[in-house]
Amino acid sequence: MPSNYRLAAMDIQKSLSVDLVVCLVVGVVAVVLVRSGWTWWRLKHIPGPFPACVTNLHRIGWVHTGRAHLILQDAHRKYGEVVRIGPNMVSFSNPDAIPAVYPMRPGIPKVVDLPMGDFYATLRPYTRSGGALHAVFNTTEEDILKQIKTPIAPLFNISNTVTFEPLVDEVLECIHDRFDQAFCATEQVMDMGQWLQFFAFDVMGTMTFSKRYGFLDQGKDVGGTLGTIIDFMRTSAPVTTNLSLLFLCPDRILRKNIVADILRQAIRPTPSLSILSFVAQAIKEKTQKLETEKYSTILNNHAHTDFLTRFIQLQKDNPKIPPWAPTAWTFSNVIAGSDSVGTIMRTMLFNLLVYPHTLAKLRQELENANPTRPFPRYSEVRDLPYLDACVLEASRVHPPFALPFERVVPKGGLTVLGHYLPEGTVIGGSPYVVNRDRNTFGDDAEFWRPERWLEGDGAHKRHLEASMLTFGAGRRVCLGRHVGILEIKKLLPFLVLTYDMRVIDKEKFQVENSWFFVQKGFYAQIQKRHD
Ligand code: HEM
Repeated sequence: MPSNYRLAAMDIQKSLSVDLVVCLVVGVVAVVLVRSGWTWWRLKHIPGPFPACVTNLHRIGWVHTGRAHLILQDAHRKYGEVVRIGPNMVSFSNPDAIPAVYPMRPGIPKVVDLPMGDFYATLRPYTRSGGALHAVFNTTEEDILKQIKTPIAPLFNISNTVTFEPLVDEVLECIHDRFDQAFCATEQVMDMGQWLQFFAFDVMGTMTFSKRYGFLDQGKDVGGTLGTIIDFMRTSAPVTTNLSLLFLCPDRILRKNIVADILRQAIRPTPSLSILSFVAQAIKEKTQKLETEKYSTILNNHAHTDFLTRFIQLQKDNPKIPPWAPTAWTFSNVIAGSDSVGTIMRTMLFNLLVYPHTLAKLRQELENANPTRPFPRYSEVRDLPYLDACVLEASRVHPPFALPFERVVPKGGLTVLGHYLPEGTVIGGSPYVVNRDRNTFGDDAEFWRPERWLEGDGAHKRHLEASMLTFGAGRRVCLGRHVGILEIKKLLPFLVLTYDMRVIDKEKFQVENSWFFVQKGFYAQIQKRHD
């Protein structure tokens, strides 16, 4: 039997532990309330839906629906051009804000490691040995950006871009053969959207490693790579929104630590890891090849020098460049440069087929230019005005990335469209919403009308281009946009001049926004055109 003294001691201990738990709970609730009150107060002058004052949970819900772009557009219709969409997050819809939020100078950075995680960190692939990989696209750190962006920037300028044209031609030959053999002869219904995706990936593979992934050759998603990239984006998109009430970083807890990684790999391999493995293998093979051949011989054969050869050479020439840089550069090409281009190709072809008068105009313009057949040279089509207008309109109506591009307001605050935002506020514009601003693009901004780019003078066109967010803007504007446009202006003229194409059941065409703005259901029949 315990003595009275011991019983009393146990009672005291029990009540102390209860008190401790109560104190802890009260403490946490108090901190949450004070913090929520403070965040609400900081941005109370910015209109927005009520839940946005206290939590980001509703935004995760938006992303889950795959319709975040439409919900955000509605929020702007209801609350105006500057809307609070999270406790610390503000969205704008008027393109006039672009120069303030995305200036050319440094100082308004991509979100920097917030306590609850940040948008761009979510998009870094994770490996157990190397942690999260910074690439040009997803790094939020100025030092790393400078280290890995400066050396490769010249490779992506307009004049260098055209040196990749012969590599694009190789893949055009492949799609030409496949279309002629598999579809023209049989008039079989084809998943045109999927084939354009295959093309975009195989072109990027060829430009990057001189190697097609084999999607076009085999007519399928070899190894499930395309599916896994979409999966990666689908699972990343909801965790890009930081959960301010829970004091947790879902990305770090669920995806970026050893335990989570082991568990996930056991169930299903991480898509980004399989891409990284592919990249690692390609780098190994290329390095071996370069060791046996002379660099100078390869580099002198400029017409067929792929990105990876140039990346390895850059790193070899400059020991200050970190050894992991070629991996980061190559990964950027694959992730940032394939799906995006495929999306614009699909948007352009789908709309041309659904609005045949625009297809007829484009075909007429191309025929009048009398370019090389079957693959027009870039120099022959690059400056054709209607082709250019169609590419711009496709980029406008369906931007491949469609959540706001987040930036952090620096010390001293920032005034956006007349609204003062204090230091630390996250601000961003969604290209889907900004590209549809009626004051800028007209009352028919929702619709496909390439002519809007040809009305008015050169200054008007430049103004419209600067009002579009498809390629981002300012200091972190897309590095590879000229490469992407080269690919689009090579493929589309070839298709339009070579084939008669017909959409099968346009209602089947569907879109889903999970940061990557994906499309499916673009079926078509094609026949060879006879001059
Ligand atoms: C043509 C379709 C493309 C579209 C619509 C597109 C869109 C974008 C956007 C919106 C950004 C900036 C996002 C932000 O501010 O967070 C970006 C950045 C970037 N893109 Fe693209 N992209 C395309 C093609 C490409 C290609 C083909 C490549 C590579 C070959 C590429 C490489 C990059 C890189 C490296 C960055 C990061 C630049 C930096 O942060 O300084 N992109 N892209």
